[in-house]
Amino acid sequence: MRKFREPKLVIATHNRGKLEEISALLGPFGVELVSAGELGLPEPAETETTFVGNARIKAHAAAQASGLPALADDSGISVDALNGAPGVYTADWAETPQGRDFELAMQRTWTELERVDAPYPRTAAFNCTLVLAWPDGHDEVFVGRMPGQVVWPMRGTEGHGYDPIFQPDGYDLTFAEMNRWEKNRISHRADAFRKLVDGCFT
Ligand SMILES: O=c1nc[nH]c2c1ncn2[C@H]1C[C@H](O)[C@@H](COP(=O)(O)OP(=O)(O)OP(=O)(O)O)O1
Ligand SMILES: [Mg+2]
Repeated sequence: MRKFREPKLVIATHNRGKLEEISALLGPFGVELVSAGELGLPEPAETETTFVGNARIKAHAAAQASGLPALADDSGISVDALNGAPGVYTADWAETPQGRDFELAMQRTWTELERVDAPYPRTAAFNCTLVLAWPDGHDEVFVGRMPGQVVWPMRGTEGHGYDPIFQPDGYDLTFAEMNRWEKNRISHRADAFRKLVDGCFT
């Protein structure tokens, strides 16, 4: 596995919630982070049907455009009773002509669970796939996961995306009811970052 030795890393995301979590997770490693947004990089179309496929698109696009190593995160929630939906399409479920609306996306998730009369607990998992890509085309892939259940109504105001309806296994709180340190200790993203740090930063 290739080690990360460069002083600067592009975070290839346009999602502010993810960027805050990633900045905290990589804080201890003394690498200067710059986001795709700050560099004015375009948001590439996520045309693949897998998390790793879309993470590769985002990481390689940013590495090529910037000439710097780049880290992308493709993530989503997979609900068992919905055969893994929304999964890779988690962000798409929030799309409206006015921009992303995650209340609508969470409402849809619950409505579809009601429609199939899903048994309780309504199990699900958050997935996070990280791709670290270098400008020469090399990449490394790390996968993280947090199992839990979808709950209703929404609870909590922290975090981002679907956090108000996801209660991780072993907790009575949703991700949106946890403080950011607690979420960053146990989340799918934290799980993937532990593997990234073990593989490339130590
Ligand atoms: O910890 C999380 N807590 C709640 N929701 C989350 C989380 N992690 C991902 N999610 C949801 C929302 C996000 O919109 C979608 C991923 O879609 P995904 O394409 O990977 O990210 P994105 O389009 O928001 O930003 P970008 O592609 O620029 O990194 O899954
Ligand atoms: Mg995206």
